[in-house]
Amino acid sequence: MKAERIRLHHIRMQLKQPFANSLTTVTDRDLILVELLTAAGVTGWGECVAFDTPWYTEETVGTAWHMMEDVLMPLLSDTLWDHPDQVSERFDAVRGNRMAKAALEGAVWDAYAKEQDISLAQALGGERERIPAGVAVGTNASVDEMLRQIEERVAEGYRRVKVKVGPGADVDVIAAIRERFPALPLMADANSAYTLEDIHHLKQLDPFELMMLEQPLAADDLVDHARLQQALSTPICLDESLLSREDARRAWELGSCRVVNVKPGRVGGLSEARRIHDFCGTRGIPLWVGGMLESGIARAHNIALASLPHFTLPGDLSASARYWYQDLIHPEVTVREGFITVPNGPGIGFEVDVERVNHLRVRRSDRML
Ligand SMILES: O=C(O)CCC(=O)C1=CC=C[C@@H](O)[C@@H]1C(=O)O
Ligand SMILES: [Mg+2]
Repeated sequence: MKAERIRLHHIRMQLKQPFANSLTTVTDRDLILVELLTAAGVTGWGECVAFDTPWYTEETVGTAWHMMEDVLMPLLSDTLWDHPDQVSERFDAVRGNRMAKAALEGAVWDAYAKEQDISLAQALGGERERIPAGVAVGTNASVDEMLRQIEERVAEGYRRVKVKVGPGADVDVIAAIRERFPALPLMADANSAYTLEDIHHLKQLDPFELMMLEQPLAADDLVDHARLQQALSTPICLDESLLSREDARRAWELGSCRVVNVKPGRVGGLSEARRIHDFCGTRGIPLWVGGMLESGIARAHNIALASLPHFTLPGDLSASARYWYQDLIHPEVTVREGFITVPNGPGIGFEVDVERVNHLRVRRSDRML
């Protein structure tokens, strides 16, 4: 496969409702879409999930744009690729910038699968025909509003609900949710809002039998996570702390977590995501695919990834209509009886609505490689 031309589209999509967590509130979602054209006339799509400011990781839309245009895209030219894994190996020469790498590598994966005339799920080694849908509920001004939203999601059929927690909105919120939904598969995500000083406070979550507590402590602190995990019966899941398979191995060996969240953008792409999947599979570590408030394009990549056999838990994989008035893909992602069907058409298996992309675009670049 040879990449011949790449168009980048910086788009802005308004969320149906603002999404709040312990660090920020997202109202408009800026994303960079990668449209990659191959010498064989195939188009592959990727999506950069960096936010417009560096609150989740260091990367932003601005840094990713620069990295893609000036550093990473030149590494794709003049090469005949046999397999997308080679792209991630080539990108290893560049440190960090994983969301920028993942966006380009994702477009290569889509184009590769299309050239082979197989689905992305099949190209990755996926086995499931449908995957369980999970949903995230942001922090809200009132517990009543949160309960109302959870009720709505449960009625829509979601198989597990994740809520955002942080100091001042944690134990009481979880207690209220548990009282109303005693058997709901429920988890909480803190986005690094606590320190080890909160150990006794966090122990109060144990009786509520959460599926897991996601990223309670700092992103770079595996040691304190190990201490916290020793004190808690609630399994800890790491998100921001895990940027690679090696990070997952270290965290596991230190006892810093009992569950792993994989986001292709956070770990540098689908190839590395698959390496983490394989590692977790050999150790029996529960694993799921995280979400990044992405459009249907990155969601399609995530759905394909989640069809691999060792993704044992429902991910942050919800319907297009959860966040968007209108998604960028046809058909939109839907949830039926709590499941999302893995498409079996070539590549991501969804058509990209180019008119909609043009409508939402705020910046564009178009380059021959
Ligand atoms: O896309 C989804 O449905 C999941 C949204 C979500 O929980 C997150 C998206 C992006 C950053 C965080 O706030 C959070 C997470 O940490 O997992
Ligand atoms: Mg998280």
